[in-house]
Amino acid sequence: ATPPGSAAAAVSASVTATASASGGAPTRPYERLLPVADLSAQRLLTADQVAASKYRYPAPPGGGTDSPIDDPVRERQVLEAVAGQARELGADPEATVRVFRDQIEANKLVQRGLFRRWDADPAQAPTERPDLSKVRLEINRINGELVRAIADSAGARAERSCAGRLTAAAAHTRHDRLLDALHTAALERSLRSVCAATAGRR
Ligand SMILES: O=C(O)C(=O)C[C@]1(C(=O)O)C=C[C@@H](O)C=C1
Repeated sequence: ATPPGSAAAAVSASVTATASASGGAPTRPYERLLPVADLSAQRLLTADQVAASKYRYPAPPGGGTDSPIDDPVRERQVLEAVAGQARELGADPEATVRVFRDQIEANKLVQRGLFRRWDADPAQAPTERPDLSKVRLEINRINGELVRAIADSAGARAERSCAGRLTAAAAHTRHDRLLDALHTAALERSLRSVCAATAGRR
């Protein structure tokens, strides 16, 4: 019995639109940030496979050499792909790329940490070499989901309380994913720019 075109009808239409955009529930910022933290952890867990694919293996004669951890060509491909995906979603490609630069740095932190661990204790070193191209397919899949989580969390990332909520989301993720100290430090590194939507503003 609300006359169409009345102020009440306009309010009720906008409430309906908001509710359906967020799956029927009001938008809860923590629930928007949690997938960003969880997907970042999933991405970091792939670093173990990447490192294993690059670590030297004893090869006759005299043993093998490591492949470089840094692959600037692949990094550019990742950043271009995620910028394109963000644009397709109508999201901010620059903010997305900022977050992914940190994701890549964090991935390298894990790889370097594992190389050190395996050098110090060869008994922990991997015995099988994963196929890097297969691991990258998994990374691509996570990248796509993470681009969407970054897009879906635009509001939450712009709020003043983002940093506190993100810290809570990272702590939850750390326990949920059973992260060790190396992966926990890398998770923190990977999330550095997530709340930076408000960086430089007060
Ligand atoms: O794909 C690789 O070779 C990785 O090491 C992963 C990754 C990434 O995080 O996407 C990290 C470092 C490389 O420079 C390129 C890409």
